[in-house]
Amino acid sequence: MDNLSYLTGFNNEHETEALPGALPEGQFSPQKVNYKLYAEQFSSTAFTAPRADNRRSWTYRLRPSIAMGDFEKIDNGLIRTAPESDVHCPPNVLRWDPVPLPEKDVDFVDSLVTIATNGDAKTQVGMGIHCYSANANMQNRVFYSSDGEMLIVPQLGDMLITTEFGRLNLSVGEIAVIPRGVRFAVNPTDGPIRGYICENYGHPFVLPERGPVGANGYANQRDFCYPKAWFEDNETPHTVVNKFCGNLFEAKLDHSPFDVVAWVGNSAPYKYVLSRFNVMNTVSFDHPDPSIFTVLTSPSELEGTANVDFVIFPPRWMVAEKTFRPPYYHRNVMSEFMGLIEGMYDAKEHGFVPGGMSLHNCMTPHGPEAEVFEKASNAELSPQRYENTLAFMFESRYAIAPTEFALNSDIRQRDYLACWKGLKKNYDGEI
Ligand SMILES: O=C(O)Cc1cc(O)ccc1O
Ligand SMILES: [Fe+2]
Repeated sequence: MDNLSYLTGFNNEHETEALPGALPEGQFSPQKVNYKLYAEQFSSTAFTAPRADNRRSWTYRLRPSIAMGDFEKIDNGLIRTAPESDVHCPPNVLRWDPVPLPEKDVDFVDSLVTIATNGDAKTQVGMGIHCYSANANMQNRVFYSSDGEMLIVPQLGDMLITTEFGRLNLSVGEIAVIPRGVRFAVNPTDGPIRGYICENYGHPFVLPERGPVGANGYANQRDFCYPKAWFEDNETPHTVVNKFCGNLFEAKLDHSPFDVVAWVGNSAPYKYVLSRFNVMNTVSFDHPDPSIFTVLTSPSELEGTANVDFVIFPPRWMVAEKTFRPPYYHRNVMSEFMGLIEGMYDAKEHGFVPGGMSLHNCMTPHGPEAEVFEKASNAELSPQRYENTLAFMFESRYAIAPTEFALNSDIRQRDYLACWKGLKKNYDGEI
């Protein structure tokens, strides 16, 4: 149960103050701010971005963010950023076991390992796909990415995400999005944590259009939760770790950066409970494309062709008549990276396990494993509820390159292709 309360509404102009009267009335930047706070604007889109796209917030804080030391380069660990020139991008189907849980104390930042990247962070195109697997607090360390917005998809454990804008609890079955540049700390609250991150270098995530579906359905705006302002007046030394143009840098602060007493605006971290997704599907026949399960999309400049779509495969009724119900065999111009949050995925009954991952790149053939084909081709087609299942996909218009770690690590399943080996020719010349 989440013991924090939130502001609700995707992309609303939210306002929140931790002290009464901290938020200026009727203007953003008064000569003097109440409580002797500093006003600082935080812009996630260009000042001149069209009004409907524009994202910015005003923060009122104990000190401006520049009250800090210089950045110094630190080791990147296993974090990688596109474009990666040292590995080739193979068209093979690829699959991985979960990243193991740490044996000694490891915090969220130190645990980050990049599995794949695409596009180019410097031109704000594409994404990085990372896993985290941590068991320790970040202590007085905070992190931010200048390279992208961080979509966090937990697969194991509960965590508290403390951000400049306030705090979010996050559990399995929920997601959080931290805008590019927002400083945050992730601390496990009940045992180890593991999950996936899409570091979206491109346009911030938005809700997909609903088209003829109408004014309701899919992810509804009201279910997106933003933090209430929360601050600490803490003068112990802190370290800020910044991922910038693919490298990690750290800077010292002599205070906590979580010193925002009030904020107003539409750019802030948010969370969403995936079970709130109002699932649409066929009530007649055939298997619709998985775009019907899009929770969030980062558009590219080519209409309908995403920089990255975040798609889920949630529990749902399956009622299609005279239909091969699992995902169809296909080749897709878009590249598909999948993860499994819990349970089993209907195209793969073996080998794709919670915490695991698969990659089916641009035009790489894929579809149900041989056993699933046999079963589904002969199944009785009564209404069936898919329970205990929650897979997701990061789908992108740009080919997704696995990192050297992902290609050479022991967690790679080198025999993935074998799950299709049993697909035999059934054709016998008869109808
Ligand atoms: O490949 C996959 O498993 C993802 C997927 C699911 C689906 O229902 C239809 C197409 C598709 O790419
Ligand atoms: Fe697919």
